[in-house]
Amino acid sequence: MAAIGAIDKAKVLVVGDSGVGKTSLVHLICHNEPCHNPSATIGCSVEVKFHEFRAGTPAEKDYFLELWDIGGSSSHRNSRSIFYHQVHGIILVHDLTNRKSHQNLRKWLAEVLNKDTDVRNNGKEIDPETFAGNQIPILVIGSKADSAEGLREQSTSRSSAVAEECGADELKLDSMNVKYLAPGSTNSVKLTKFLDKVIERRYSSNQVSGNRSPYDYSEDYRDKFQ
Ligand SMILES: Nc1nc2c(ncn2[C@@H]2O[C@H](COP(=O)(O)OP(=O)(O)OP(=O)(O)O)[C@@H](O)[C@H]2O)c(=O)[nH]1
Repeated sequence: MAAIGAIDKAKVLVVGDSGVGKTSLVHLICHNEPCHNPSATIGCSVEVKFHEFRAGTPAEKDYFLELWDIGGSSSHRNSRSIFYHQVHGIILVHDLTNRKSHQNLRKWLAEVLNKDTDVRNNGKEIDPETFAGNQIPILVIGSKADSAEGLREQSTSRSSAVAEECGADELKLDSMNVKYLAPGSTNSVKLTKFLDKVIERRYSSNQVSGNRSPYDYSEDYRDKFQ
């Protein structure tokens, strides 16, 4: 593993309606354990995941992924745009037992993309289908698969409409159960692929010259990873 001072980072937003399970999901991804009794997120909470980009290939390199868990309460809609700058990937979270939370993902996407000029589609109106190409990486996650097991087959098997429109992969999981992100599982492979795309988006852009970020991030993470 590289020294902490040499590790670059990228930013991923995690958005979706209040209560769909964003905090629980971020905890599972970053700590590989369930989060018991999460409290409602006010504003934003940031967790960091260590990621091996293109693991097992000659291009392998270590990165930190910041997962920005945005509180879903509608009462904070006007103030949360401050979190939407310099975004390199988006995780859209819906609750598989709550169809409305899936429909609302389009609103979340529009809210995020309209606020971030870096990821905006040249000022045009947001259409998820325009993100199927070489745009900001998106991953759709359906939570509470455990509670959704008895529901319509479509909610637990097929990809959701928003995932298809964005050309995004979709995971379905129970954030209370580590087996849903077990190494080598389909979910884990999809997540790894998404995180690799986020790194590519961040470091293949013209924001950076050469292989290094212009910033030194060592101070950010020294306490957390010592
Ligand atoms: N059974 C089950 N419960 C879950 C799952 N994910 C989250 N929960 C529960 O759903 C509730 C809300 O979860 P949170 O992670 O706080 O949801 P959130 O999206 O971060 O909510 P806000 O902070 O209000 O935006 C909690 O009681 C969690 O324990 C899941 O996959 N399965």
